[in-house]
Amino acid sequence: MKFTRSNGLHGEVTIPGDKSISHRSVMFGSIAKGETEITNFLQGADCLSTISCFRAMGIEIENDGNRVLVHGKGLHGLTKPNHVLDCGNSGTTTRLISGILSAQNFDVTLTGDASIQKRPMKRIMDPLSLMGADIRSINGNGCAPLAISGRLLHGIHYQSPVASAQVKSAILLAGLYADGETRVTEPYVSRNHSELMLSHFGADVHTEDTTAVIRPVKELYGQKIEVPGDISSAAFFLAAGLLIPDSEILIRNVGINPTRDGILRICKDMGADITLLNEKTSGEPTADLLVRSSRLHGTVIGGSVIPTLIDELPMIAAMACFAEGETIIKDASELKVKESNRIAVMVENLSAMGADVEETEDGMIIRGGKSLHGAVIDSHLDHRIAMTFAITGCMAEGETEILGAECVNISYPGFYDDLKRLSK
Ligand SMILES: O=C(O)C1=C[C@@H](OP(=O)(O)O)[C@@H](O)[C@H](O)C1
Ligand SMILES: C=C(OP(=O)(O)O)C(=O)O
Repeated sequence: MKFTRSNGLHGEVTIPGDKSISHRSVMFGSIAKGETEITNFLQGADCLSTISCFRAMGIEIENDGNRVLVHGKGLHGLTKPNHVLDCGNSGTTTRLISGILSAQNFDVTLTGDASIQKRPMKRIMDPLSLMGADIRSINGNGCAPLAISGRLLHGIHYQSPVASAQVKSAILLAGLYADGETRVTEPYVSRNHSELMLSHFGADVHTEDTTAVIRPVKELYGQKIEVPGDISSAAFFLAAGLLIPDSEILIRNVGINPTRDGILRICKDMGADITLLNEKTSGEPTADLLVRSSRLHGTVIGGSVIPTLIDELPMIAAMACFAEGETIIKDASELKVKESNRIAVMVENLSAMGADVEETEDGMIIRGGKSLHGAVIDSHLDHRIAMTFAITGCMAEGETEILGAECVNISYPGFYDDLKRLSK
């Protein structure tokens, strides 16, 4: 797919449902008693992988393309699948489902695509094993495919070496089935959608600073879930609205949970003109974002803000190329173990467009203010990379071609249509 310089974005866009919240609504709905009705469910390939895994374990799930109805069978209602569970490209599916599967009364094998088979699973295998789980990497390399035999689990207090909501959530889900209290302490707080939604479903869960605590309950109960728009998807239009001259766009119904809103804080630091309208605070907080073209300046991004904008960092790095001065991204080694090595791939592709960017041990240094030119961009089949360079291509001189552009289906199937509509 090819992109050229845009003359400004105008109008409104409603961002599709949040990927993290969509996954969790199907997972928790499946192990709750009764119906869970989910509206604005993200119809991206990752969330469809989660639906197919739970269908394979005997859960009836209706999906009409927006609303999803899960006929949950309770904490002990899953049945042994008659094939290997396929988590596709989704780290969230693989890791969270492993926490649930560790406590079932059957054994199962799960795997995913070539990218999933390279992503680190030891980070969940270690704590789940400490809880008594029987979980192993079939190829002995710490990656999927994973073989899991359900066991009786016990509670632990786990000090996680990484701030990862997937690790935390896998442990909390196993903790739902354990014989006592389970605690997970993180170096910094990661997204808290599991804690919020589990509590809504009737779990005994709370947080103490950077520690999440769960105690077993007899059952969870089906709920109605309205999924907010995904701020990680909104990030691409946020950046486009700020950077493409003469733009003004309204991005509707964006989830602004404080464990996810780091990009808003960083954009403000960089001098962005963003106004929050129509803020709602019940359940997961949301707002409409009014974004106007702005002159940005460089900043330093590191420490506790990193988990709150981890998936937005590719777009932020590209944004920094158009800001005045230097931007330093640090403490972001987690970028290396996503769908691609997002530090190496960003540096490779931004350099191909003429940016002044340097790879560091745990991030990047970007010296902004140089104009970029079009290039052939290898997305490495990473959806965030493809969308980042579609937007960057709209700000560069000449033509940018994205290879593997269709991978945006993982998290934002209508992305190119929305971009085209706003560009008119
Ligand atoms: O819990 C989740 O839904 C997610 C957590 C993050 O991963 P980590 O937990 O590996 O940081 C994020 O990058 C991913 O897109 C979704
Ligand atoms: C890292 C991501 O997702 P996952 O870990 O679920 O594959 C992402 O969507 O950027």
